[in-house]
Amino acid sequence: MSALPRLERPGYLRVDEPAATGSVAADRIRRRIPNILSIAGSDPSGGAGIQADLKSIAANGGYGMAAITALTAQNTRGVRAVHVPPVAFLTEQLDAIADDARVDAVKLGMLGSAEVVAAVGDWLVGTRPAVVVLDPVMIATSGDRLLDADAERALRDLLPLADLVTPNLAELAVLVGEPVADDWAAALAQGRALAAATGVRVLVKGGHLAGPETPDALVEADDTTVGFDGARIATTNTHGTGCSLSSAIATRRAVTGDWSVAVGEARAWLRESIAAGSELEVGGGNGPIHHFAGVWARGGTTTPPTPADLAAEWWEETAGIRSAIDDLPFVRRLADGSLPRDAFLDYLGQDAVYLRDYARVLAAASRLAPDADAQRFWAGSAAGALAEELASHERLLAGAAATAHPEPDATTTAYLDHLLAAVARGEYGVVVAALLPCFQLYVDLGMRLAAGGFGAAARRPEHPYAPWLASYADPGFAESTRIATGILATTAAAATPALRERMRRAYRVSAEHELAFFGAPRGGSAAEAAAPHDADGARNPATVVATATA
Ligand SMILES: Nc1ncnc2c1ncn2[C@@H]1O[C@H](COP(=O)(O)OP(=O)(O)OP(=O)(O)O)[C@@H](O)[C@H]1O
Ligand SMILES: Cc1ncc(CO)c(N)n1
Repeated sequence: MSALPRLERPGYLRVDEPAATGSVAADRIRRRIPNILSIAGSDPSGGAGIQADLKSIAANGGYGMAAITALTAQNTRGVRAVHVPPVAFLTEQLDAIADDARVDAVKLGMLGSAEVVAAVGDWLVGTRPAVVVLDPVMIATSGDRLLDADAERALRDLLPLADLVTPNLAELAVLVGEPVADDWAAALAQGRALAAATGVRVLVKGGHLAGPETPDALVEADDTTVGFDGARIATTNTHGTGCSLSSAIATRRAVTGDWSVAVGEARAWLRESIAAGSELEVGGGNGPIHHFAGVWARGGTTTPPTPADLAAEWWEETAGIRSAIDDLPFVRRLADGSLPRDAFLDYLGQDAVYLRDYARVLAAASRLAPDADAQRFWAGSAAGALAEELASHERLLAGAAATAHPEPDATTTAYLDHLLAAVARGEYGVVVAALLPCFQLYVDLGMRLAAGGFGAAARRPEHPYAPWLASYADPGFAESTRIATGILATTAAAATPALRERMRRAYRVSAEHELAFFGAPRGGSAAEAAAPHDADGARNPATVVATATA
């Protein structure tokens, strides 16, 4: 049932075909995440065949699909048995894919029998994929045959349907009908002969050369040759290098639209993966390469929390601090209006001192911000803290004939030292994290006071501290807090785990300083407001931590 004589030159597949996007030829289209189909055999040990192809495609930025031509029973030591399922079912697999998904490139690996070769040839003629890379698999790394003699002839006829063929030295020899090349010059000559005879570009691979070098060369049908040099990596982990390389080239070709760029990128990745193969512990023969060594090293294997999860988690961690703030005599008396005026003015004076440096820290966040939106936001917040909050404090204090610029007390100093130290260390994420509790805890408290969460008195216009209460329940302040929280959360989610941990700590410590600030001795109420106590009378640990840093 050989359909191969019907197959024609690659030009047949693409002659004057209107390209999918106007002037760009279909095979020149670059895909951000290309769909790559491997049509190949299965290697249950995972190092070669479709298993290697899927790993290689994924590691190189593609979406991998696989139609299985044959099942092998093999491991790193050798191939024990081969089973080729009914060819009609391979066609079913291929049609199922083509009827649904765009195929940006095809990689052909072990085809097993002449019948399979014919079915794949028919399918290629019918679907005309933009990029076809043919790895003419005949013999495994272990030396076992993976293709019968009929199929070898059929495979030669399949060549014109490929854009690139990637034989190893033995396969190249079979394709040109000569003895295996015993040096690189002879291999190159065979590659040139094959390219000239078939019109298909050939990647001549030097992996099986004796000696310290493993050169490869991309030979075009017009004899243009691009060479790729590389010293042999001392390793026995070479099982599936050919499968992995051809899949990587198909993927990078679909991404970059350029053959020699694709080969260069695929080789760089392959060499990194061969070198890391010894990290794996798979089998006692020629082990697999480590397809994801570079990807894991550069990106890690843990999934970072989402910004929303992080914001919620960190806020949740301050629950104890928030309920301790709620229980402070200062807050209770502020809410019901019984807070003595000198205590309130003392608090306000310290808050005014705090705001001046807090504005400096906001300005530092603006200076460190990685994008213009965040830069604008923090600069605006710094201006707001001075022009609105501090100015309103100064008005209240001036009305009471009290100074808006007292000396900072120990609690204020400790809090400011924490913020300014974050600025000194210069990590944007840590500065933002340290800034946030001031936003969040005030909005939270302001909103709950305004909603009557601390009794009806806080909602009355005649409340003695009504202007102060109103300013923290302001919707504009809530909106700024929402934006600031968003910046904190996205910055934390994108941070390295170590930086995220420093951010979390800075955030937590600022929240503790907020508690200490509300709980600090103030004016005449010093004795009552000094130290917050738990229900069982223990001094609140958060306050101990915060004041201990003073
Ligand atoms: N020890 C090595 N060090 C560096 N590169 C290597 C080494 N072995 C193979 N390669 C590279 O791996 C790629 C595959 O080459 P090779 O000639 O071994 O293919 P293959 O025989 O088809 O592979 P397979 O083992 O999958 O059958 C080539 O780019 C080759 O240069
Ligand atoms: C299934 C399969 N395909 C290709 C090779 C060549 O390495 C192999 N060993 N096994």
